[in-house]
Amino acid sequence: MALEIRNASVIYPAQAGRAPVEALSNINLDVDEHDFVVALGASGCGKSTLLNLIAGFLSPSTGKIVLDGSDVAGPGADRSVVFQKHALLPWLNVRDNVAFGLKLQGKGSAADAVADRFIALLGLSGFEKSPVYALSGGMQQRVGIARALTCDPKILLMDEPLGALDALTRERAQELILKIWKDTGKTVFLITHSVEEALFMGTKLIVMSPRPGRITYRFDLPFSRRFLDGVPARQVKASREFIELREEVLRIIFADEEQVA
Ligand SMILES: Nc1ncnc2c1ncn2[C@@H]1O[C@H](COP(=O)(O)OP(=O)(O)OP(=O)(O)O)[C@@H](O)[C@H]1O
Repeated sequence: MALEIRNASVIYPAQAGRAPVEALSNINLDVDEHDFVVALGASGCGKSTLLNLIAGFLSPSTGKIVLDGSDVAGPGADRSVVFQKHALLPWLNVRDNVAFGLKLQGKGSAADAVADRFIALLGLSGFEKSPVYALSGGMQQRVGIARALTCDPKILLMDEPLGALDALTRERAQELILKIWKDTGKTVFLITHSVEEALFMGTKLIVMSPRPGRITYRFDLPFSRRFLDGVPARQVKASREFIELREEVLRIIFADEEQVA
């Protein structure tokens, strides 16, 4: 799997007497198989617009998005999206929610078995028949991730998936997502507002700036691999290297926030 974004820009047309918005300007990004790319940046810098381009929900005004040699021309089963609001179907139980995408693709006979495998991977065994409204927020978000994984996407796109969780649940979910990333070998593109989450989870970090939205900094990150090699998460996050980079990235983002304010 290789994703290439070449000179992509997005201009939202003028609305209600306002000027057009250059949400993304000249974005270039290479994502290799099994990369875990994290996008971070001040509000309005175009993170969701970039995710929507990769998902195919939006077409670039200029430039192109290429996935495995083919231009992205719309949404497809090779890309799954997990949103902050998980968009589960409240009248269905956990298994039926997780199997939903496969059944839509006409793979009904195998769907339940595949769903149960991902339900187990996300630590939800025993809840297959529970209605989703009866689950905690953290469990519902895990159902959403299981559902996205059942379709076996080439790339998993996540827009602030853990933003609504309390601090402890969020840390546990970060660790779980990293273990699943390792086990499944998926390629991940994740948006977050948390600098600590970005540094801990990503293998590649892009920092974006607004007006127009563009990539201003890129970092290769070693921290998730250290955690997966057995170093406890808190120890990784408390290391001097992690804290120094966290402060550097925070300075970049605060400078952008002040310019916008
Ligand atoms: N449909 C739209 N029409 C017009 N402008 C839009 C539209 N969607 C987003 N924008 C504008 O484009 C810019 C980028 O928005 P986007 O939501 O991609 O940023 P973001 O970095 O994801 O923001 P946040 O962190 O607040 O979610 C912002 O100025 C936003 O107001």
